[in-house]
Amino acid sequence: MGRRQVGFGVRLDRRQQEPDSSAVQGFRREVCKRKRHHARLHEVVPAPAPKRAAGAFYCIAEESMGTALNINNIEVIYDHVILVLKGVSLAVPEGKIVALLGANGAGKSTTLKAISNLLSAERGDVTKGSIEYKGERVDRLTPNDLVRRGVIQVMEGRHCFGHLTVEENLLTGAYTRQVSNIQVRRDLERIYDYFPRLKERRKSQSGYTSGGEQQMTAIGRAMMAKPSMILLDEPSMGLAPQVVEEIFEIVKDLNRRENVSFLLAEQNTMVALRYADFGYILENGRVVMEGAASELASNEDVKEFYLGVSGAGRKNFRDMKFYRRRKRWLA
Ligand SMILES: Nc1ncnc2c1ncn2[C@@H]1O[C@H](COP(=O)(O)OP(=O)(O)OP(=O)(O)O)[C@@H](O)[C@H]1O
Repeated sequence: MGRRQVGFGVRLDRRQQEPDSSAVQGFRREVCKRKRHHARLHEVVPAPAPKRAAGAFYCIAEESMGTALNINNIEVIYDHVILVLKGVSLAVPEGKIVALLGANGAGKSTTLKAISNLLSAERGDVTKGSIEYKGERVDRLTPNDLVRRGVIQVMEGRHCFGHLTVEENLLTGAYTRQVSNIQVRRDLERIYDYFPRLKERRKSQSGYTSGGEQQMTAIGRAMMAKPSMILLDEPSMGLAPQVVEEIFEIVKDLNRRENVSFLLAEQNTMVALRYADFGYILENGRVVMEGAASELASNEDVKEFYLGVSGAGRKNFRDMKFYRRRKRWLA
């Protein structure tokens, strides 16, 4: 509770200093509303706010933007004993890009797999909480059903079919759709408009294409299923910075022109925040920070904890003691 109240103060101050978009103004209004609501809660009922209201952004996403995906206080356990997610709540507004950030092992991939119901293959289980897509519970659906509803995951490591050509990989994405071949060809050409590089390599065996081309193939294949939401896991993994930029540009373009919402798990905090609308930071299976992407990108704590840079410059080894103490305080 202490962290939340401090967090509100910090976010509100920063926001008051900066010019911004309507989304951020909406965010600001909601933070004020929520702050007043908190104050009232504490006057009348000293009990903590219900866990469902995980923070200010959760409220805006839910109340003012039209939420596509709503994850509500989920807990995930692997092998019946390994508790990995400890009450994660987040929301993806329709038509937005939301970044899910955090270091190795924070629980980003687990969150995405919990949404797309892929955990059972790894002896994982959602033991608490709920997941809603467009207002309906989806936590008990099969992965296939979820794909039919328009939610597709692009797994970490791309997972292209190495022995198939780029074009054959793309065509597998349309497998779940009941449409004519003519329509499929039309969609394929549309994908090639976004990914001209894939058109050039369409006859090449995927296993022999570059990491960036495989990532493009994986995203293009997901697009062939005509999704309304893509869960994109670590698109930057193992790619050169220039290729990462190229891929994020295409993601932004798909988001704008095709109105596909993205939940993007990334370790590359700064690139992700540059392209996302909102962000959540996960640590040890908990959301420790959330907010508009521009706010997070300029947040001193984010710079310090995830880039090793603070107002006083890059941190050295001796600063680590202070760093750990601050981190514990924030958590
Ligand atoms: N199948 C599994 N069985 C047991 N533990 C697992 C399993 N998969 C993941 N974990 C554990 O869950 C924690 C979160 O892993 P997860 O892959 O979700 O993190 P992440 O944030 O995506 O990290 P990375 O960026 O390295 O993929 C880690 O401690 C990991 O060891």
